[in-house]
Amino acid sequence: MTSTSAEAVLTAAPRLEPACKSTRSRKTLEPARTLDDLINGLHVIFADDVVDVEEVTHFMESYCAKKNEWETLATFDTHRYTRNLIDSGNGKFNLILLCWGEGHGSSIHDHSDSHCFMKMMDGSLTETKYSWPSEKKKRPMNVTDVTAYEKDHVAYINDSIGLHRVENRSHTNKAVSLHLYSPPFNMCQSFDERSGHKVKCNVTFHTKYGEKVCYKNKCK
Ligand SMILES: N[C@@H](CS(=O)O)C(=O)O
Ligand SMILES: [Fe+2]
Repeated sequence: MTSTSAEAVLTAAPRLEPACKSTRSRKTLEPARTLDDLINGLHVIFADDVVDVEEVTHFMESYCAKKNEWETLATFDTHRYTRNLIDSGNGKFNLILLCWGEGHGSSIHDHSDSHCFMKMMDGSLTETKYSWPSEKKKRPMNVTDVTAYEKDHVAYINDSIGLHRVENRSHTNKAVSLHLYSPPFNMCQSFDERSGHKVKCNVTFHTKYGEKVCYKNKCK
């Protein structure tokens, strides 16, 4: 590889430094020092109907996650990642703490035309992005990007960027991420990597505000 192309690769590499340092968002919000600050500030930001992706990302990055602030809301399952609703954002967004055991991952999915912000709270997660598959031909799905995120990074995706799957590739460490969806959604589509075939899925919660959720009398 020539030095020019190496430089080009370096320039294109994802930003990997966490940004939870002194910073101001456009609404002159102070950096979020606590999880409560983060939630309250998000209510202020989302009072507007227009979502400014950079502003939300920047504000979520301003928070350095502290385990003692989220651990009472975290629940883990042996088989799959859990989804724990922590705030309903006045109906404009929701905030969900996702708890990933070792080796857990999501299927390839879309986000129902919503914005999806993912802030790393603990551990590391790998995101694989895919382009939308052809509606007509069965063929393996196309990977467009693979990025590993460490604590305090904020990633963003929406359906126009593409689809993704998220995995905790560690065999020894759990991972926790905080997801903001705007608007909130309760259905999405899941895709088969080999054929691009899609199915509709209900999106469920393991807990809401720290309480276990039961569906049809079955508790998660
Ligand atoms: N969007 C997924 C998590 S992730 O894999 O981005 C969910 O809300 O369950
Ligand atoms: Fe997702």
